Amino acid sequence: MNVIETYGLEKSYGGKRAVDHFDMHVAKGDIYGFVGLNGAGKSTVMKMLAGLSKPTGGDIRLFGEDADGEAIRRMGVLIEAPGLYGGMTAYDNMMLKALCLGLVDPKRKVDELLGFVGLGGVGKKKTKQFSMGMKQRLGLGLALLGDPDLLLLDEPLNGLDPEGARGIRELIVRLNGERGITVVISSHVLEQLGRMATRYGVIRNGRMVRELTAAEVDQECSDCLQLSAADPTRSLALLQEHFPQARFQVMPDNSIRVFGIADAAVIGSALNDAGIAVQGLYAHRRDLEEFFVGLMGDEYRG
Ligand SMILES: Nc1ncnc2c1ncn2[C@@H]1O[C@H](COP(=O)(O)OP(=O)(O)OP(=O)(O)O)[C@@H](O)[C@H]1O
Repeated sequence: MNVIETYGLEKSYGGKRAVDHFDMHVAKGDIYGFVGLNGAGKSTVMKMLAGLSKPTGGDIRLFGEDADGEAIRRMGVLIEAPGLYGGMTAYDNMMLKALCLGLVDPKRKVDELLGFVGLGGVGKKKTKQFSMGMKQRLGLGLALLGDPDLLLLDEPLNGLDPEGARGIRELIVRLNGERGITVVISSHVLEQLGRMATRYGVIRNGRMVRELTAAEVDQECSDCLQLSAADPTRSLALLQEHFPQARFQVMPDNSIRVFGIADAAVIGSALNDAGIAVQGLYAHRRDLEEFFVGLMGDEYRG
C-alpha cells in the first residue's frame, strides 16, 4: 500500500511554479530519501503533504484516502527548524505539545520519548542552550508525540556534525524497524541517506525526475567502464549492436559509460575492428553522490 501518492501536484507563488506536475509514491514501511538541489521544491512539497500549505493544483492521497484532517493526524512533522520555546526545558516543551494534543497519559509518553531520542538526562537545561543535535533530537521527539504512522522530516541532518547526523540516522532506522513508521526524509547529506533509505525520489525544478529503490541505486552505482573514442555516436551504435545485454550512458564530455561488461579488451577490439580509434578505456566506480548530482543537476542525460 502507498502511504503517500501525489498526482500532478502544483504550487505557484505569484505566477511562478515552485512545484509542477509532481507525482510521488511512498510505500508503507519506506525510508524515502527525498533529494534535490537548493530551491528544487522539497520543502514546498513537504509543507503541502503536511497540510501546512494549500496546493494550487493536483491531488494528494494519504494512507489510500483523500488527504484530510484525519490522515494528517497520523503524521509527525519536522519541517525546517523545530519550533522550540528556548526559555523552557525539553520536558516542558514536550509536555506543552502533549497537553495540546490531549494525550491520555502525557507524563508517561513524554518520559518515554525523551528517553528514546536520547534526551532523558538533560534535566533543567533550557533548550536555547541545546546544541544543534539536541534540538533536532527534541524536534524528532515532538514529531513522535501523536504516535504517527508517517514521519515527514525536512533536512533533519542540517547543521549536524557527522556524529550528530549518525545519531539521528540511527533513531530514524529504529523508528522504521521497531515501530514500523514510514519516513520521508529530505537531506543533502547523501552519505547518511545512503545508509538508511530504501527508496529515493529526486526532484528538479519542482518536478519528480525519478523514483527508484535502493537496490536500483546500487545497480546504477555499480562498476562500469568509461570509454573515450574518436566517433562517439558511431561507437555507441556499434557497441549497442555488439553487446545488446550491456547498458550505456553518454556523458556530457561525450565519453561513454558501459555497464554489464567487465572485460575492457572485448570493447577495445570491437571498436578497433570497426576502425574506430579508442582514446581511453578504464574502469570507473560511480558513487552515490555522483549518481544523484547527475540526476539533480541539468547535466543529466540519462
Ligand atoms: N513562500 C514563498 N513565496 C515565494 N516563493 C517561495 C516561497 N516558498 C518557496 N518559494 C520558492 O519555491 C521554490 C522552491 O523552494 P523550496 O524551499 O521548496 O526548495 P527546497 O528544495 O526545499 O530548497 P532548500 O534545499 O534550499 O531548502 C524556490 O524557488 C523558492 O524561492
